[in-house]
Amino acid sequence: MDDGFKTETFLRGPKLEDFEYLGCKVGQGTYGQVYKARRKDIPDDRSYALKEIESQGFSLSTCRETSLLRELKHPNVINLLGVILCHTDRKVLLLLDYAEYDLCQMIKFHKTSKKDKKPVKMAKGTIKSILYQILEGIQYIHSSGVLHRDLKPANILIMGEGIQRGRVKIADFGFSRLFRNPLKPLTEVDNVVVTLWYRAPELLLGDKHYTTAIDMWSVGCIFAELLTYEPIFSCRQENNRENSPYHHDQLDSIFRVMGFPLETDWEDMKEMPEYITLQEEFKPCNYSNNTLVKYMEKQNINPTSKDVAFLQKLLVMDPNKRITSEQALKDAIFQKEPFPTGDVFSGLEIPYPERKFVESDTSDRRGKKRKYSTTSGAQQSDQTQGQYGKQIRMSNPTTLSE
Ligand SMILES: CNc1nccc(N2CC[C@H](NC(=O)Nc3ccc(CN4CCOCC4)c(C(F)(F)F)c3)C2)n1
Repeated sequence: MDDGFKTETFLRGPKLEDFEYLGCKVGQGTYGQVYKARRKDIPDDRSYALKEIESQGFSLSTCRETSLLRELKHPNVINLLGVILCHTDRKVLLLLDYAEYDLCQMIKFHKTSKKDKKPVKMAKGTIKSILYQILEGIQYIHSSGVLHRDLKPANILIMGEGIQRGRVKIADFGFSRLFRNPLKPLTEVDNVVVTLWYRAPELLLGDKHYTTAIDMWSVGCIFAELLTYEPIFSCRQENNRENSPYHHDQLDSIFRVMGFPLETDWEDMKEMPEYITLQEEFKPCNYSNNTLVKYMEKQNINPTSKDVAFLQKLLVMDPNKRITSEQALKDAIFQKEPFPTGDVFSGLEIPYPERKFVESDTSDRRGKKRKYSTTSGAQQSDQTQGQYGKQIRMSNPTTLSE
């Protein structure tokens, strides 16, 4: 860690006692708690996220996340403002701009309103602006030589009221799992089920030479879900061979929508490591009448719409034929009204409830029970197996320098 960063962050940066917790813990508690906080040392009405890293001091995971976030600076990527160490706990906290909403809870809000017979639709301009800003953020991440690998609604955050109102921020709640149990399959780590619903077919067939196209498949899955409020390739969690990238049920879920890829659709499919297993376990004729357009029509989306035409460029089985983020940003869909806006809620009230927090493990670090005030929490989305948090006060926090 270069001296400049150390000085900027630990000597002159904010200290934990400069913050008061608003008591919101969100995200997968397993990978470190995230709290909502405000500055109390200076007049500042912004909210901040403090991500507590689940490790003693600077582990590989902390360093990797910190260095990645220091390098990745873009309006549509989560912004690291600083790193704080709490001496008493030997905990490291990342200080970030707080994002009030995520696509998971937003989609759930619209889906529930539909069920409650008082449908509240997501505005077309909001959908297009969210898609455009995700593409801008992922284009930047890809141009930095990095793949995200876990794009899904739970990792797409949106800023609430304030100077960044309605701005998309790409995040990665499960980031630490990559370093906590690197040997464990990424389908289950620390008893947290990692969803496969957004995983590209080449990854499910064991491709080791995957490219940025894997993230574009996930963007397609997210776009389809913004249009229908349903995950396009959902499937139940399955037990599969340890450490195997092959997931029968997830592939079946894809083929049920897309149809089984013909040789001409995806020439290199037969080169995939799991192609033999695929041939043994699947009969192409079982999927012969399935197409993406038919699926969207069944979901009451106009099959001849520009949205479906664009979705067909993202959800392409052959990664070499899938649209890139650069090509996607230039697509005609963004040259037509409603044009994408910087505030995805532009001109609209924000209808979503703010994040709440619930009772959770109130034993403190010394195992003593503490009284924490809590309020009932919003439902956890399917993709985050996390928990909502509690009011918390850090005792005797300092930064590295003290
Ligand atoms: C609830 N509100 C809220 N507001 C703001 C932030 C925030 N959190 C919670 C934890 C999350 N942490 C991250 O998002 N970490 C993260 C770590 C690394 C990277 C870089 N990627 C590089 C490619 O591989 C995947 C990780 C990212 C990034 F860039 F994807 F956003 C985020 C950020 N929560």
